[in-house]
Amino acid sequence: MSPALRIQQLNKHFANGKHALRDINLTVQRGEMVALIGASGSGKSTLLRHVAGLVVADSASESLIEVDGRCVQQGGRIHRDIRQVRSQVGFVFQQFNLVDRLPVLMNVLVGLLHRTPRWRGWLRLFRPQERALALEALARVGIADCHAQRASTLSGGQQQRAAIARTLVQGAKVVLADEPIASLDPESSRKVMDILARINREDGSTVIVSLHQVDVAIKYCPRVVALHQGRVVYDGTSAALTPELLRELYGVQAEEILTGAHPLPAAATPAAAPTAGWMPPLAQAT
Ligand SMILES: Nc1ncnc2c1ncn2[C@@H]1O[C@H](COP(=O)(O)OP(=O)(O)OP(=O)(O)O)[C@@H](O)[C@H]1O
Repeated sequence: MSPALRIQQLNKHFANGKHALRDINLTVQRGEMVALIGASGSGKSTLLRHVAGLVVADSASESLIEVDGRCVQQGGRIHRDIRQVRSQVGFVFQQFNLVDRLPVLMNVLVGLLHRTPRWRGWLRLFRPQERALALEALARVGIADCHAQRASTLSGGQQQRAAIARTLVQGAKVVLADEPIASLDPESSRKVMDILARINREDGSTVIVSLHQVDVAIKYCPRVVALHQGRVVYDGTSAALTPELLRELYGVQAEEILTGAHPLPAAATPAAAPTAGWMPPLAQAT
């Protein structure tokens, strides 16, 4: 069976000459929950955006990105069937990417557009069973009560949960979450991470989540991939990722990664069972 994600020889130079990704080789098996960590500017978002086919790799490169065995891009060219591949990939953004003026339910139904005739999508003519599916997804993320509200009236945490409900409705087999908790308070962060862990555990979805907070990464993800200046400097179990190792890998930048921008409080415990690689937050372990 093909892996959920295969990345080979990925390099990215932006137009300004910035070499943002360097020789990335990465394989993620189906059903894994993987954290992508690294200091600001290390390339986490750029990597996830390449996987979603939103950014194209260097054209001179031998790069290959496949999701579930299907080509996203190769040698700096987006594959012609990208729409089909994208329908399998859910993307959760830091800033939620909801349409503010639309009701929450309609925002979630957007996840169905890839398999809805265009005219129905334009007219927002969704079937009762499709609405029921969206409501069920909202119930799973705990905000069914808010379905009729405009998205703009939800709190940040609720908006992020609506964005995750959209990927549920989409039926995404691979969920890419790009710093989904970066702008949330600790309690909302915990809820969002719990939901991602539940999707991974209950639906078998592959979840790849970029995080600023290494303690959160360790708490929820058995595997961690650490980036530094566009390179993978660590790919292994979260259990083996000690503060000493991080200091070795990152030098002065280690403190940014160890403390995180919004660390969860020590008392926060996930509803999900701790993963095999769980250990106390590093900030406390030192
Ligand atoms: N469109 C762009 N044009 C030029 N440089 C870019 C572009 N997008 C990203 N970069 C640069 O590429 C590098 C990696 O950026 P990226 O946003 O992927 O990092 P990150 O690890 O996600 O950072 P953060 O944690 O702050 O979101 C940075 O130096 C950034 O300035």
